[in-house]
Amino acid sequence: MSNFKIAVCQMLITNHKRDNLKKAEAFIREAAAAGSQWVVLPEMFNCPYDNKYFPEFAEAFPGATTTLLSDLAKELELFIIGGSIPEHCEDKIYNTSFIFDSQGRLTGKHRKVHLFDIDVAGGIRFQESEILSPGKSVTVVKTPQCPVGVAICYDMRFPELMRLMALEGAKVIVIPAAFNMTTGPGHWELLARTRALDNQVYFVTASPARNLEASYHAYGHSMIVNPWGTVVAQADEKEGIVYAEVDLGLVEKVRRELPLLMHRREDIYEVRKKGWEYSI
Ligand SMILES: NC(=O)CC(=O)C(=O)O
Repeated sequence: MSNFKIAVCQMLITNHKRDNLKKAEAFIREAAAAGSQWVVLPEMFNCPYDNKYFPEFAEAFPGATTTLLSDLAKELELFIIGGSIPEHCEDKIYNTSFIFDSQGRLTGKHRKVHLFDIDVAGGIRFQESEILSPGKSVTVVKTPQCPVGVAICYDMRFPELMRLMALEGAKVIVIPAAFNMTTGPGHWELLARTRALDNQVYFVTASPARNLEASYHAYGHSMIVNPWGTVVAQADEKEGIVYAEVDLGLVEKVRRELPLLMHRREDIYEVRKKGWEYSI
């Protein structure tokens, strides 16, 4: 099959986990009813994006959030890229995306590799590493449609990681993310379109909706960019679902007509992973 429908749920996230889970469930059901085969949720969809909430909202796997996603994936026969949640494992907390196939099985997991530690004068300071630990996998998951690369937010700024996913076979790269009002306006669309072009993939970003009552104001603008770099669907800052048809034939066509991946000069330079941790 070369075409399938993807839904990106731009949810408004509150301080109440139960409400966030109810909202995620409602959006997933709506996306399924609209005929989507893949559904994507935003970064930290069960928890406000703020270091002070991560320990309280964190869950070990399996927990309430991942069980809900697994049950919905099975019931609705969907592939769910479960945004991310604070994951508690041993004595650490990770920013983790859990991925479920249409039988509700955990088929992949990505822990944010690059932690968001920035300090922009007059803008935003955020230090994820004060609370979170980094992951160490390049995550590419098999699906009935095509391999999909999954990484989280700040990870998308690192072209080497994105390229490795394309080299591992990803035709679609999905990024649950939460850019903000300092970096979002200048960088979000530029990065998404650039990564789509670099790697000749569909590039899908899933943000929370902007909640002005929260300490962190997400940029929103979840989007789906095709391998030619064209934005095929985009939200504004408000809550809602954006849909697009993914045409894998277009990935093949762009790669055939403009063979960037084949024209790489590995005799001069190389991008390679050091070690490998399987993603689940
Ligand atoms: N929140 C992030 O991880 C990244 C981000 O907002 C940015 O890179 O800008």
